Amino acid sequence: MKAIRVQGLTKRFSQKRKKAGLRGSMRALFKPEYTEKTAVSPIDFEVEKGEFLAFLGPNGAGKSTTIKMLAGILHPTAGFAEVLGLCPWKERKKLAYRIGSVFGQKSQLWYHLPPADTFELMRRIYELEESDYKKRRSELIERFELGPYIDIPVRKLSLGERMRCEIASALLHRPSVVFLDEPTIGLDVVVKQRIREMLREMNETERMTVFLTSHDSGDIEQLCSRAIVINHGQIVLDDKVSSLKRLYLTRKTIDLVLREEAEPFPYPGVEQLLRSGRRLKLSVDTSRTSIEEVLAQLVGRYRLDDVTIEDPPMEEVISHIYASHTQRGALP
Ligand SMILES: Nc1ncnc2c1ncn2[C@@H]1O[C@H](COP(=O)(O)OP(=O)(O)OP(=O)(O)O)[C@@H](O)[C@H]1O
Repeated sequence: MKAIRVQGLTKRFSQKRKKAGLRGSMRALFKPEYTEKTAVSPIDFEVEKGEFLAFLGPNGAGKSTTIKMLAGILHPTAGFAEVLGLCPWKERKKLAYRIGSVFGQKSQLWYHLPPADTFELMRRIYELEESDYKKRRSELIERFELGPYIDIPVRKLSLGERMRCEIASALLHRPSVVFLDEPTIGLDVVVKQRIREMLREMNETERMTVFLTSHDSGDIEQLCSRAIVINHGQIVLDDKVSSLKRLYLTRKTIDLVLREEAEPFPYPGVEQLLRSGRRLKLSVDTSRTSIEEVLAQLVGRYRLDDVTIEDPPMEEVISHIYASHTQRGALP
C-alpha cells in the first residue's frame, strides 16, 4: 500500500525584484517587477507504507519545498499529491493527526520550558486520551533515553539531547508518516549514530513510513533502503540505496593527524589529497579497497593522534550522478 503518491507536483515562487538604493525601493513600491523561481519542477514518485526513504539534494534543490507541500503547509502551483489517502493542502487538519515532522534547523519545542511541557501541549493539540498518552510518553522516554532531560528547560540542553526530545515529541501521536528534515545536522558522530539507531528501531517496530532529507550520506547508507535525488527541482535519480552506494558513494575521506611528520602513503585505490606536517588527508575509492583495510594499513604504519572519516559532500555525489547520466543521455 502506498503511503505517499505524487504526480506532476510543481511549485513556482514569485519573487519581487528590487534594485539597490532609494530609487530602487520607490520603483519596487510603485512599479514592482517580479521574477518566477521554479523550486520544484513537475515531479512524480510513490512511497510504500513502512518505507525509509532518503530525499536528497544539494542546498536549494527543492527538498524542503516538497516536504512543505506534502505536509500541507504550502499549496503547489500544479500537480497532485496524496499522503495516507489525503490531499495535504485540502485536508491539512485531518492529515496533521496522522503525520509528524522534525525540522533539524527549527525547534518545535518551547525554548524556555522543559520538553515535558511541550509533550503536554502536544497531548492537547492531538486530543490524546490520558492513559494512551502516558503509555506512549513513557515508551518514548525510554526509547530515546530522555529521563534525565525531560524536566530541564530546552535552552539548557545540548543539541543532541534537544534533537532526541524533538523527535520523541513529533512521535507522541503515533504518526504513520514522519518527515525528517536534516535530523542529524550539527550533531557529533556518537550522538548521530545513537539517533540513527533510535530511528531505525522506530521504523522497524512501528512500520512508520519515514521521509528523510539529509546532507549526510551516513544517514542514508545506514537508514534508508531507497533514495530519490533531486536537483534544481527535478528528480535526477530514484534507486535503491545499495545501487547508490555501489555506483556513486564510492569515496570516503580519511583525515589523519600523526605523531610524527607524515610520510607518503602509496596504496592501491587511495589518493593523497594533502600531506603537510603531521597531517595526512587521503581519499579512498571504496569500490577498489575497503576502509577497514586502509585503516589497518595506516595503524600498522603510523602512530596516530586523530582520525576522521568523512563521506563525500552531496554536491560531489550529484555531479557524479550527472556525469554518468549525461554520458548515457539520460539527463538534460
Ligand atoms: N518562500 C520562498 N520564496 C521564494 N523562493 C523560495 C521560497 N522558498 C524557497 N525558495 C527557493 O526555492 C528553491 C528551493 O528551496 P528549498 O528550501 O526547497 O531547497 P532545499 O533543497 O530544502 O535546500 P536546503 O538544503 O538548503 O534547505 C531555492 O532556490 C529557494 O531560494
